[in-house]
Amino acid sequence: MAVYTTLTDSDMRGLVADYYLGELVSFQGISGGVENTNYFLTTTTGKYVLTLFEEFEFDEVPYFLDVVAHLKHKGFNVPAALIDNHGERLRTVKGRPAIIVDCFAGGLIDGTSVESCRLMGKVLAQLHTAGMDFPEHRESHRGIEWWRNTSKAIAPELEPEQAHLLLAQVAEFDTFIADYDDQLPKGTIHGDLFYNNTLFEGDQLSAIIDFYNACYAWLMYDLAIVINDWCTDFETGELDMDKYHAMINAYVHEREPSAAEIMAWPHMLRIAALRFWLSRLEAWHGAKDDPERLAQQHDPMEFQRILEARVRFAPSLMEN
Ligand SMILES: Nc1ncnc2c1ncn2[C@@H]1O[C@H](COP(=O)(O)OP(=O)(O)O)[C@@H](O)[C@H]1O
Ligand SMILES: N[C@@H](CCOP(=O)(O)O)C(=O)O
Repeated sequence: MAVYTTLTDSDMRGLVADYYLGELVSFQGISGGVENTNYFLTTTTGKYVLTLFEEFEFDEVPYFLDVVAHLKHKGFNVPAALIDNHGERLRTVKGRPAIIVDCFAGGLIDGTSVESCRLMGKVLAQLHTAGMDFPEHRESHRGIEWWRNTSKAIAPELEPEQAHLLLAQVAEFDTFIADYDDQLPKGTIHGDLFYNNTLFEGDQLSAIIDFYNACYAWLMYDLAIVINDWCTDFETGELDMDKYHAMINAYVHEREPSAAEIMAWPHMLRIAALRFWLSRLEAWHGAKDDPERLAQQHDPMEFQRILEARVRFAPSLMEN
């Protein structure tokens, strides 16, 4: 389970006493998620989530808190950091940067449906539009340099045909950048809007969480990330075309893509698949000597299958 930093009862009581949250009643580590340590906290005033950032140092975190604050200001239900009784939203807990946010109603969905994909397509376009005037522009920490370096480091660990696929796709990506980079609209993107980063109450989206891959990047890349997770049959890697059409149609109804975005779309689907195949491979190899940590990791093969499927067939954006 993904609790990398353990807090005792007395640690937690001391922390809660520093917020206007009443008395601590109980707390519980959250097993979902692989990147950060998360705890549910119940206090006499309600339910909250404590996040300890395991991948970022203190100075890197304010950007993400600012993205969320901006989107909250625009009316989205997103987890803004609560202010402690020293006036701070970010603090250090057990050596890690940490925040407390409201715990949202609703729960994780078991899987997606045509209707949830339609809804997500619409909301994603609205998120992109709302992020256009966010003034801070941070490059992704899993962007171009990361995947060039990581693919080189990981390739020798793979089977020859996997290494070939990985390096060939990175090379294709380098050519793509040279041809398209300047032409594609960028904005503030979520960067990891998998369906396990949304909460639903019935068929209503109640919140979007986990903005810690947010960055300034191609908007279509974000849509491709979402499509690859929400609209894929994970056994085969193939797209579910009913979900795909529902999401794409809802997105383009809200935000019309440019000609360059339409041309670049098949590449986006492959680049988005490559990015998560590579991050899962990196996490997998980083954890391979620690069985407990290895068991928590997401399966890289899922995204290898998705990438292979998008190499075989990547549908166009507008022929719906
Ligand atoms: N604000 C919140 N409200 C309700 N549940 C939350 C909230 N934040 C996190 N969670 C729960 O914790 C899980 C892990 O959180 P997540 O941010 O995805 O972790 P990680 O940063 O490790 O990816 C989520 O899947 C969700 O069940
Ligand atoms: N969504 C990514 C990595 C982060 O996963 P999370 O469960 O911690 O949100 C993946 O599935 O590889």
